[in-house]
Amino acid sequence: MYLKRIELHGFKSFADKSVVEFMPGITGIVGPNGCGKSNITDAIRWVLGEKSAKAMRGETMTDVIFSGSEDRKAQGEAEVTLVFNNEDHFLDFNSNEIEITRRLYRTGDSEFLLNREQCRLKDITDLIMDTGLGRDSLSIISQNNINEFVKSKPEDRRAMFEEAAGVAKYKKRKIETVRKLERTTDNLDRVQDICSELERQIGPLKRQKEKAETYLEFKEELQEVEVSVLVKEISTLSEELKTLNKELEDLENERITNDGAVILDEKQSEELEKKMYALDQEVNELQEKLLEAMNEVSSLETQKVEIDANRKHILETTSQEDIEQKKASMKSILQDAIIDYNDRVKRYNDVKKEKNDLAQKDSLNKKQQANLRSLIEKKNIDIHNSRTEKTRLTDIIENKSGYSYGVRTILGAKNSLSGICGTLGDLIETEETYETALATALGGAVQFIVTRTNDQAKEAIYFLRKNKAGRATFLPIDTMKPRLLRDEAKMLAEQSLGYLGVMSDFVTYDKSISDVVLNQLGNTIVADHLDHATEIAKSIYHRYRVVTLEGDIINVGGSLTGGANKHTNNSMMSKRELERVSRTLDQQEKDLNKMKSDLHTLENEGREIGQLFMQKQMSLAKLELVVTNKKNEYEVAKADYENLTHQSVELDEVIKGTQNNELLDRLNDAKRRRDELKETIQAKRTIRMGYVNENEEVSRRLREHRAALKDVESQSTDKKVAKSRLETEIQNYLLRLNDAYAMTFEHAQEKADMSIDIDKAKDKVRDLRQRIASLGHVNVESIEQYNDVSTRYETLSTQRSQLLEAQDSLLKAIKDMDAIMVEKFSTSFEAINKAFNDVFRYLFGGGHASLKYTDPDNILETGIDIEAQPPGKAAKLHSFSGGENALIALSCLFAMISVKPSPLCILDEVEAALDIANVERFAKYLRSFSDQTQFIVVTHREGTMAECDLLYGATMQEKGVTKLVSVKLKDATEYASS
Ligand SMILES: Nc1ncnc2c1ncn2[C@@H]1O[C@H](COP(=O)(O)OP(=O)(O)OP(=O)(O)O)[C@@H](O)[C@H]1O
Repeated sequence: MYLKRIELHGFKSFADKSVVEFMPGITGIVGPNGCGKSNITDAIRWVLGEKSAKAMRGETMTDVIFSGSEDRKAQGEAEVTLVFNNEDHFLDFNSNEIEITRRLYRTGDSEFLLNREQCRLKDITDLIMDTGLGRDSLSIISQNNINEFVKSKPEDRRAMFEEAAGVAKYKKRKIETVRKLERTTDNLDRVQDICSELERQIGPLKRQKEKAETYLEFKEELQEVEVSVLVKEISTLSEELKTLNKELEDLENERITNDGAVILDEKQSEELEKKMYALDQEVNELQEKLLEAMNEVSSLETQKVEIDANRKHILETTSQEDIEQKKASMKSILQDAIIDYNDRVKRYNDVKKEKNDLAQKDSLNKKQQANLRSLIEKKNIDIHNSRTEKTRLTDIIENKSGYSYGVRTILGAKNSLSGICGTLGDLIETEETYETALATALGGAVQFIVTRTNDQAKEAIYFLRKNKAGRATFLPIDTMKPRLLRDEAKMLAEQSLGYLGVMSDFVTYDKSISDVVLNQLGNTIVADHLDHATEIAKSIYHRYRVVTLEGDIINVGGSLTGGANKHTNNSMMSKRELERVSRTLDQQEKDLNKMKSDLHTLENEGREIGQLFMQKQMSLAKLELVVTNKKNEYEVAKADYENLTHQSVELDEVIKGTQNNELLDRLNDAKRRRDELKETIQAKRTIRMGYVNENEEVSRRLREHRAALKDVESQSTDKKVAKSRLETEIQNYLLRLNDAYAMTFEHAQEKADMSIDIDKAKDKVRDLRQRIASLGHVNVESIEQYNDVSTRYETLSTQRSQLLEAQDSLLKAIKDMDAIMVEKFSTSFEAINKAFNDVFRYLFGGGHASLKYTDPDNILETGIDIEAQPPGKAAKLHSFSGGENALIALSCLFAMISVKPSPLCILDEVEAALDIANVERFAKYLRSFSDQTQFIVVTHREGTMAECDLLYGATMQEKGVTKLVSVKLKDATEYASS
C-alpha cells in the first residue's frame, strides 16, 4: 500500500484545487520558509482523523479553511482527499484504491467520505487502526516531535510503542469491554439492591397475603350464608307482614261492619223511640179525648140526674136570680183556670224544647267521643314508635351499640387502662344546627378514642390484640398536631357565598384536647348548602373538605358525598335525638292523658246529658198530667160556667120542658165516642208494647256490636304495633344487605339458598364473624401486592443471573485481552529494544543504548525509559545536544519501523538539527527502508534531497497561495532557499 495522491482545495494556503501525485520510495518536498510545505503534512494528518485544532496549529478547527489573502477572499470550506493504492490489500477494505476525504464548512459542520461515500470518523480510525497510520503512530513525525521525544515522560512515550506493537485495537476493545463491565456492574448493583428490597418485602407480604386470602374466604362464606339468612329472614318476616296486613284488613272490614251495625242499631233504636214517643203522644191525646168523653158521659149522666133533680128542684126552688149570681162567681173561677192552664202549657213547651236540645247535645257528644277514641288509638301507636326509638337510642348511648366492637371493648375496660379520655364524639358538643355537619365531618372519626399519650394508645392496642377484641383508632393528645386552613385558602373561602366558618369553631370541648379537635376538624369548612359548598370547594381548588349543614360533603379532590341518613348510629347525635324523642314522647303522653281526660269529661257530660234528658222526659210526663189536670179544671170551670148558662137556658127549657130529650141524645153520643176511644187506645198500647220489645232487642244488639267494635279496635291497635315492629326488623335486614353487601333484596334473592337451616346458618354467621374479627387488621391489597412483588422478584432474579454471567464473561474477555496485549507488547518491545541499540550504534558510530520499563511488573501500563550512551560519553539523556536528541529519537523511530514496518512515514524537517554527516547517514537509513515504507520528507537539507526519488518544490508565486511543482535535484537546493 502507498499514498498515491493528495487533492487539496481550500485547505490552509492551498486556495486552489491542488493535486499532488506520490509514488513508492522517498518523496521530498522542498521550498522556502512559510510557503506551505508543512500544510501538506497537516492535510494528511487531518484526513486521517486529527481532532485537535492545536495539533493542526490553529485555535479552532475552522482555521484550516483558506482564510484569504491580499488578492483572494476567504473560502467557505476546506476539502482534502488522500488516495491510497491498496492493491496489496494492506488496508482491510475490498478495493484496490481507497479514497479518504474530509470536508469542513465554516459553520463547523464536517463530513468524512470513504471512496466518495459518506462515513463516520470511527470508520476511518477503525480502517487504519494498527496499520501504522494511526494518531499515535510514527507515520507523521515533525521536527517538534523529534525534539520532544527524548524529553517527554516515559508514560507519554508508551503510546508509540503500543502502536508499534499493534495492541491499540485490543486496548480500544478493552476500554469498551471495561465500560460494558462498569455498566453491567452498575446494573447488577441496582438489580441486587432491588432484589434485596423485594426479599425484605416478600416475607411479610406473603404472610399478609395468606391472611387476606383467609379473610376473603371467610368473607365470601359469610356473605353466602348471611345473604341467605337475611333473605330468608326478610322473606319470613314479609310473609308475617303480609298475613298481618291481611288480618288488619279483615279487622278493618270487621270494624267497618260493626261500626255500620252500631250506626244502624242506633238509628233503628232512635226510630223506634220516635215511634213510641209518637204513639205516646197519640195515646195521650186519645186518653185526653177518652177522659173528655168519659167526663162528658159522666157529666151528661150527672147532668141528666141533676137535670132531673134540678128540674124538680129548679122547678121547686130555683129562681133566675140565683143562677145569674152563680154564673158571675163561676166566670171568675173560669178565668183563673184559663190562666193556670196556659201557664202549664208554656212550661210544658219549654221543657220539651230543653229535652230536644239535650238530644242534640247527646248526639254531638257521641260524635266527639268517637273522634277522640280514634285520636287516642293513633296516639297510642305514635307512643309505641317513640318508645321503640327511645330504647334504640338509649342502647346506642348507654351500651355504645353504635360503636365498633374494639371501641366498645376499650370503653368497657376504661378503668383498667390508663389515659383513655373517651371517644371523640363523646368529648365534643355542638349546637343542633351544626350537628349533621359535624357528624358528616367526623365520619368514622366519631368513634376514634382520645388518649393522653401515644404510649397509652399503644397499651390499648396491645390490650385489644391480646384479648382478640377487635380494632380501634386512637388519637393521642401528645402526638396529634393541628391541621388548619392555609391563610390564602381561608381568605378565598371567606369571600364565597354561604361560607359559615371552620368546623372546629362550631364545636365546644375541653381545651386539653384542642390539638386533637383541630387535627380532625381544623381544616374542614362548613357551608350552608350544597350549591354554595360546591362554589367554595372550587375557589380553594378542592384542597380542603367542605361540609354542609344538611350533611353533604365535598371531599379533597372534588368527589361529592350526600343524601339522607335514616337512622343515626353515633352517640353524639343520638343524645340530641334521644332528648328530642323523649320530649316528643312526653308531649305524646301528655296529649294522650289530655285526650283520655277529655274523653272522660265527654263521657261524664254524656252521662249527665242522658240523666238530664231522662229528667226532662219525666218532667214532661209529669207536666203532661198537670197540663191535662189544668185543662180538666179549666174545662170543668168552663163547663160549670156553661152549665150555669145552660141552667139559665135550661130553666127556660125546663120550664118549657125541651131540655131532657136533647141531653139524652148527647149522652148516648158521648157514650158511643167513649167506647170507641177505649178500643183505639188499647190497640195503640198493643202496638207500643211491640215497639218496646223490638227496641229491647235492638239495644241488646247495639251493646253486642259496640263490644265487638271495641274488641276489633283493640286487636287492630295490637296488630299495628306488631306491624311497625316487623317493618323495622325488615328495614334493618335490608339495611344490612345494602351496607354490608351492596345488594338489593331482589339481587340477594338470586344468590340466596332458601333451603338452609336458619338456626344453623345463624350459628355459622356468628362463627364466621368471630373468625374474621380474630384475624385483626387485614390488608386485602396485599394479595395483588404480593403477586406484583414476587413476579418482579422472579424477573429481577433472572436478570441478576444474566448480569452475573455477563460480568463473568466480560472479566474473562478483559483477562484474555490483557494477556494478549502483554504478550504482543513485550515481544514487540524486546525486538525494538534490540534494534534500537543497533540503529543507535550505526547513527552515533558506537556507544550503546537501550529501552527500559519504568514498571516491569505492570507491562500493561508501564512507561518507557531511554538509556543512551553515545561513544565516549556517560551523560544522562536530558543533557544531550539538540542533534544528539534528534539522533536518539530517529534511532528509536527506525528501530520501530524495522520491527513493524509502516506503509507510510511523513517526516517534517526531522533532520534539521543534524550535521551533514549525520544527515547523510539519516538519508541512507531512509533509503534502506524505502522498499517497505513510503517516505514523504519535508526538508531543507541537501543530503536528504539527494536520496529522494521524487522532489516537489513549494512556492507562493501568488502571495498567500501555495503551489507545488515537480523539481529536479539540481534545482531543489535553489528552490529551498528562494
Ligand atoms: N487558513 C489559512 N489560510 C491561508 N493561509 C494559511 C492558512 N493557514 C496557514 N496559512 C499559511 O501557510 C503558511 C505556513 O505554511 P507552512 O508552515 O506549511 O510553511 P513551511 O513551508 O512548512 O515553512 P517552514 O519551512 O518555515 O516550516 C503561512 O504563510 C500561513 O500564513
